[in-house]
Amino acid sequence: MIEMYGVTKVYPGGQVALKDISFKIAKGEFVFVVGPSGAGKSTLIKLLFREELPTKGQIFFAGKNITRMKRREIPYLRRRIGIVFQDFRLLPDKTVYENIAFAMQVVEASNRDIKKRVPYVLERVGLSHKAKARPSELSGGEQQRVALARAIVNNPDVLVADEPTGNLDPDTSRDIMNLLDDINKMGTTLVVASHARELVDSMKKRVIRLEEGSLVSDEERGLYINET
Ligand SMILES: Nc1ncnc2c1ncn2[C@@H]1O[C@H](COP(=O)(O)OP(=O)(O)OP(=O)(O)O)[C@@H](O)[C@H]1O
Repeated sequence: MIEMYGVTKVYPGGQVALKDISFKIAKGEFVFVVGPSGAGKSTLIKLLFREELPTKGQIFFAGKNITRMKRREIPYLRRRIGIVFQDFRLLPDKTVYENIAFAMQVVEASNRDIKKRVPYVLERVGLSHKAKARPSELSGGEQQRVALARAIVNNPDVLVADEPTGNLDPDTSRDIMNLLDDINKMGTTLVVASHARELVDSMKKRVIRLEEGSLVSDEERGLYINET
């Protein structure tokens, strides 16, 4: 589903964020990306949905080289990738329902499909009863559920999340992780950058660890800190 070959990212100021990173993620996998602050996790996530381009190396998404993708092809990639951030990024003046529907309107879904699909994803994240609320009326955990519903509403192949539990308390974080696990079990490939050590350890998923821009370990059923 995702392949990186020799990916290096140097930002315009000369900051080296990633050094010669290579890995493959198969369809249906759940992968954590961990590492200390500044290790390059967010940069790696941004490269996946072409928010940033690598300085060197190649990135493939479903067999297509996205580093060579033309600007007009980017919407096609973004349709196949759902994205979730630490700070939710909901539209404050829209209701929960409208926030999710908007993501479908952007890809020109029919009104009929929107009316069917939005209630379905709201139900999946357990927020049917909050459809008419505005983001400011929701808890952090609820806002992140809305963000998750929005990210999966167009049925993406891959969901990428950058510190999705960064602003949440431990119990709420666990709920969100469990929801990510459910989404993965329905067939979506998950790539999650996380600082939440205990959660990462308890999930027993593949863990890719970055340190100072280098990939230092990649283990199935890995731990946040690799002891070996
Ligand atoms: N737009 C940018 N311009 C210049 N340097 C950047 C930019 N974005 C990130 N960096 C630098 O690249 C390195 C990696 O940053 P990145 O945000 O990917 O790390 P991170 O592992 O996600 O960190 P954190 O856990 O603190 O969010 C850091 O040294 C950072 O200062």
